[in-house]
Amino acid sequence: MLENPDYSSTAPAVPPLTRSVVCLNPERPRKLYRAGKGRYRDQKNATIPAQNLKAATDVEHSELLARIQVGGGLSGAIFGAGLVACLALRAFRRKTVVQDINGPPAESWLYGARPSKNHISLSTPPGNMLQLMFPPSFGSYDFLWQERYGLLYRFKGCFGENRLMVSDSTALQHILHNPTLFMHGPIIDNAAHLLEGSKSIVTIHDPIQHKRVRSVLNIGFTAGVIRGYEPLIRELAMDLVEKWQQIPAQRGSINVSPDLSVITLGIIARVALGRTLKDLGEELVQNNFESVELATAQTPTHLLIDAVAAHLPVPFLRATLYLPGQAMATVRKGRMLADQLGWDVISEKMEAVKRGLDVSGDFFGQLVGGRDSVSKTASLDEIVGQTAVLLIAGQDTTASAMAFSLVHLAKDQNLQESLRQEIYSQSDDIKYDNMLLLNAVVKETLRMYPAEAMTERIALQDTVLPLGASITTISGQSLNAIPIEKGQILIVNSGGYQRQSPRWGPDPHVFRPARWLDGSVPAMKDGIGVYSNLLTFLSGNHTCLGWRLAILEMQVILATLVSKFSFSLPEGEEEQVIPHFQSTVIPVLPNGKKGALLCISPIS
Ligand code: HEM
Repeated sequence: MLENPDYSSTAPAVPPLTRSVVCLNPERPRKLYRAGKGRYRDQKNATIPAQNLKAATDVEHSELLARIQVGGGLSGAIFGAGLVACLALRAFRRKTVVQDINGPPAESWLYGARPSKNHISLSTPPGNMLQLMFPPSFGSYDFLWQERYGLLYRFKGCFGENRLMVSDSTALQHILHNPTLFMHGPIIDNAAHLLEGSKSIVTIHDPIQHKRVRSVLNIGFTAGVIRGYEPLIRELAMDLVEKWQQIPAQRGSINVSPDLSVITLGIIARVALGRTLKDLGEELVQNNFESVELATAQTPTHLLIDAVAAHLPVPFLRATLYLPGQAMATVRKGRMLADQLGWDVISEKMEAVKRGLDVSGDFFGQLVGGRDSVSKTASLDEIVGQTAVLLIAGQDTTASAMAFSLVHLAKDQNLQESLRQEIYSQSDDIKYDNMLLLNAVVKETLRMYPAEAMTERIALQDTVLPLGASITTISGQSLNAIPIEKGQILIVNSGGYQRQSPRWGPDPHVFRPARWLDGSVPAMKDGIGVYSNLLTFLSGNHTCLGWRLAILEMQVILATLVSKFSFSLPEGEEEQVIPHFQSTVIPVLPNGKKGALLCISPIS
C-alpha cells in the first residue's frame, strides 16, 4: 500500500487557470486569482508563486459539512424551473481545468450525443451516463475510453455536468484516504440512507465518528475471528451440495445464482446475528432479496431522477422514502424488519449475558458480550443500526463473484480439473490460504468482476488532485495534478484500474488465473487495496468491512463445490452469461435475467 504522498517537499505543478482557484495549505484553504504565469494573488493582493500551493489534508470536517448543507439549501431554493435553468447555466460557465481534460464526446447538453430522429427520447439519459451505466456488457465503453483518454478522463453527466473518471492509482489513493476532502457522492449516500438508515456505517459522514464505529465493528471481522467461521461455511456449503445432488440428471442446466445468494445470506445471518435463514423468517429473506434486486434494477429514467435529486436539499431527499410505489414499500419494509431483527437479537444477547452464557459465537454477541471492555465506545443503537447494511452488503456481492468463478471454470475444463486435483491433494485439515490455484481463481475473479466497479465521491472543498501518470489536456498542457472545485463528482473506477496493462500483465481483459502464479503481475510500488493490490474491496476509511469473510466464503464454497461436481456450459447462445454492469457487476443471461446457467453433474 502507498503512503499518503507528501506535498510539503514537492509541490504538484498547478496549471494556469482562467478563473479563481484555491490555495491549498494544510491550515486553511483560501481563494486565489491568477496573476500571471506561475503566480497567483489572494484576496489581500499578496502574490503567491505556484510552487507554494500545497494539498490540504486537515480542514475541519464539520465546517466542510456545513458548507455542503448550505449548498443543498441553496439548490433547494431554486428547485423546480430554477433548478433546470441553473444546471443549464452551469454548462456554459467559463472554462475550468476540468473542462479542459480529455474525454469522450457528448455533443448535446441534454441527450449526450448529436440529436437525431432515432436518438431523442425522454428516456435517454443525457451526457455519457447511458453508455457508462447501461453498457451492452460490463466496461464496454469505459475500458475503451480508458485506453483512449488515459487513467483520468472527463465525461458528461446529466445536464452538462463534468465528471471525472479516475483509475490513476495516486489519485485514487488521495481520494480514498482523505475523508476530510472527499466523501460518498450524493446519489450513493442517499441510496444508502434509504436502504440502510442513518446509523449504518456507510452513511456516517463525520470521519471521526465513522472511525470510532468502524473500530468497534472491526472486532468482529479480524483475520482470527473470520477464520473461526470456516466450519460453519463448510457446513452450509455441504447443505448446497446435498441440494444439488438431488437435481435429476436429465434436468440440463440450472441457474446457480439464486442458490449462491441463499448461501451467502445464510452465512452473514449466522456470522453477524447468530440466526439461521429460517430464524430470519420468509418475509425478511424475501424482502432482502427484493432490496438487493432494487440496487441493480436501475432504468435510464432513474438516472435523470438521480441527477435532479442530487441537487435537492437533504431533507427532501430523505423524504423520498415515503413516496408511494412498490420500490419504496420494499425499502421501508426492509428497514423496519432489519431494525426489529437487530433489536430482538441484541436483547436476547443481553439476557444471555445476564445469565452468564457465552454469546461470543457471532458478531452482535461479541459486541454485546464485550461491552464493558472492548466495545463500550458504540451505543446499542449504533450496533443495531448495522443490521440492514450487513444483510444487504454481504449477500449478492459474494454470490455474484462465485457465479463468475464457476462460469469460467465451466468454460475451461483443464483449469477446472487442475483445481480439482489441487483440492483432492489436501489433507482433511485443508489450509485454504495455501492452495495456490484456488487463490489464483479467487483473485482473478475479483480482478475481472469487482462488484462495485464504479463508486461515486464528491469533493468537499476546492483541492488539488495529484496524478501518478501525467495527462495532456485538450489545450495541450501536461498536468501531474489538477485543481478541482468543491462539489466536483469523481468516479472511483476500480473496474478500469483492474484492467490496466502492464499493471496486470499484457492481457488484462482475459480471465487467466495463471497470471497470479507465473509472474505476469509485476510487483507494484503504487498498488492500492487491502487484498493483492486489488481495489475490489476498495481502500481507505470505507474499505469493505467483510472482505476477509468474502474471501473465505469464496475459498471454502468453490473448493467444496468443485470437489463434488463437474461444471459445464449449456449449449446455445441464449444461455451464455454476460458480465453486466448496472450499479454493480452481476452475471446476466442474454434475456436480461440475472443469473448464470450451468450444467452440473455429481462426481461419483
Ligand atoms: C465479493 C464480495 C464483496 C465485495 C466485492 C464488496 C465490496 C465493497 C466495497 C467496494 C465497499 C465500499 C463501497 C464504497 O464506499 O463506495 C464495501 C463496503 C462495505 N462492505 Fe463489502 N463487499 C463484499 C462483501 C461483503 C461482505 C460479505 C460483507 C459482510 C460483512 C460486507 C460488508 C460491507 C460493509 C459493512 C461495508 C461498508 C463499510 C464502510 O462504509 O465503512 N461486504 N464493500
